[in-house]
Amino acid sequence: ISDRKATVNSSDGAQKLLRERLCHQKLPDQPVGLDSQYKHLLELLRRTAVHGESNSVLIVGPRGSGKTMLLGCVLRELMSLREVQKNVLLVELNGLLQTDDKIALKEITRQLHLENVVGDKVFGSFAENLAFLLEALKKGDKSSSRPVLFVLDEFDLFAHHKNQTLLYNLLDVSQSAQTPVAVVGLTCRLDVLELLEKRVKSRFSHRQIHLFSSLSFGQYVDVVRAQLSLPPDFPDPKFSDEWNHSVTKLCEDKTVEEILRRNFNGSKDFRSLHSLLFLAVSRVSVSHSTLREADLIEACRLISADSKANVLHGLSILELCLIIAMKHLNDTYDGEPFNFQMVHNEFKKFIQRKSHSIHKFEKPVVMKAFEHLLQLELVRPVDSGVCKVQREYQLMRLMLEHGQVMEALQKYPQCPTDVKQWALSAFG
Ligand SMILES: Nc1ncnc2c1ncn2[C@@H]1O[C@H](COP(=O)(O)OP(=O)(O)OP(=O)(O)O)[C@@H](O)[C@H]1O
Repeated sequence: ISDRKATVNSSDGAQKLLRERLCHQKLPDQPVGLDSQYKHLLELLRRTAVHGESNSVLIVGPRGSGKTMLLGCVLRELMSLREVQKNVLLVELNGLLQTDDKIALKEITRQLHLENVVGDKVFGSFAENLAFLLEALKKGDKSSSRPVLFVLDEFDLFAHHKNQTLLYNLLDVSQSAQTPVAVVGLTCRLDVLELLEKRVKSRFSHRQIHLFSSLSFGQYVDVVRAQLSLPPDFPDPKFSDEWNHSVTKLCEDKTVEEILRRNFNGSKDFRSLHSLLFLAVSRVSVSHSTLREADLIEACRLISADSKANVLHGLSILELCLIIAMKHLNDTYDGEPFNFQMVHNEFKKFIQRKSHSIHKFEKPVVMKAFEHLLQLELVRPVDSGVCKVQREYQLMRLMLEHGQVMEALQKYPQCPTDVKQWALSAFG
């Protein structure tokens, strides 16, 4: 019994550890495949932090490509230097949070702990205010001012602020030799420079670090293995050995390879890989304490589930019939838009000619069902109600593919046979 208890504890521990790892709570020991970018960024920021040189740089890459992670790893190494730790100040802003420059300035003041120094002072301009803040940092030892690293996440959103005042002023400071500052922008927009006003653009250093994954499939599988393996300091070495052995075997499995390859071909980014592995790890339980092929298959199924098809499973039979009627209209009129009246006619034809299981519904009831489909956005008006046409005659489109409807029908619980046959018949 005590053996079993130990296994349960270890299995719980392993699951907790891996789930935390996959939930982005920890920086990786080393970014994978980003060595040159890492060195480049570290060198740039080191020059600001240690030698007091100002600079600006943009980190550009798609969502989940590791921009935040790269900066985090670089800052971790930088801050481990003692002279930097005591000296450098970090200000982190995010375009989603600081939606205008006034809010951003308040946040800068807060992060620099200068609220008391600013007090009730009124400033003539943004530049004056920022200059005051940077000047305040010099107090004490005027000869050397403390370097400030400004991190602007979602950098492109700051370009929408009025007159781009914040960007202008930060980049202006980063160009002049007053205070050592580094401005680091993170963005997923490749065309971000096009968004900058001329006077702002000219103050930017034009240094860009691009993160495009050059990972091969072999490296991708290595990452999976590393992500799923337990560390050497795991409290139960016997369990950890077994687990790691099973992970290695799992990665060699043909079906698993196929799933990983599909994921890899879809997107190489780590975030989607992490969600896949997270779902798989969550399925480990007392009854099977190692990761199995079936867990990954199920995780893959969950991740690639078609949300619209899932909505279809929850429809009433009347609503489903309307969807089939629309599918027939689409087939007959080659995808041209239709209106409610046409759908209703198609449905009536079915009831009169072929149906034994569906009884007649009053028109307002059918209309109600149709409106529900509209609410679910399975049907959308062609023009979003600009001209005032009666709802019955408004042109609509079905937002589902032929295949999605047919697949949903197969899985619909207790779907009457005549409805299925109607869906399968070629001409309604
Ligand atoms: N090269 C890599 N090596 C190790 N882990 C990585 C790598 N790339 C991405 N990751 C991991 O993928 C996850 C997503 O990365 P991150 O949050 O840094 O992306 P991002 O580019 O900042 O995304 P967003 O544009 O949404 O802010 C993180 O958990 C990160 O640790």
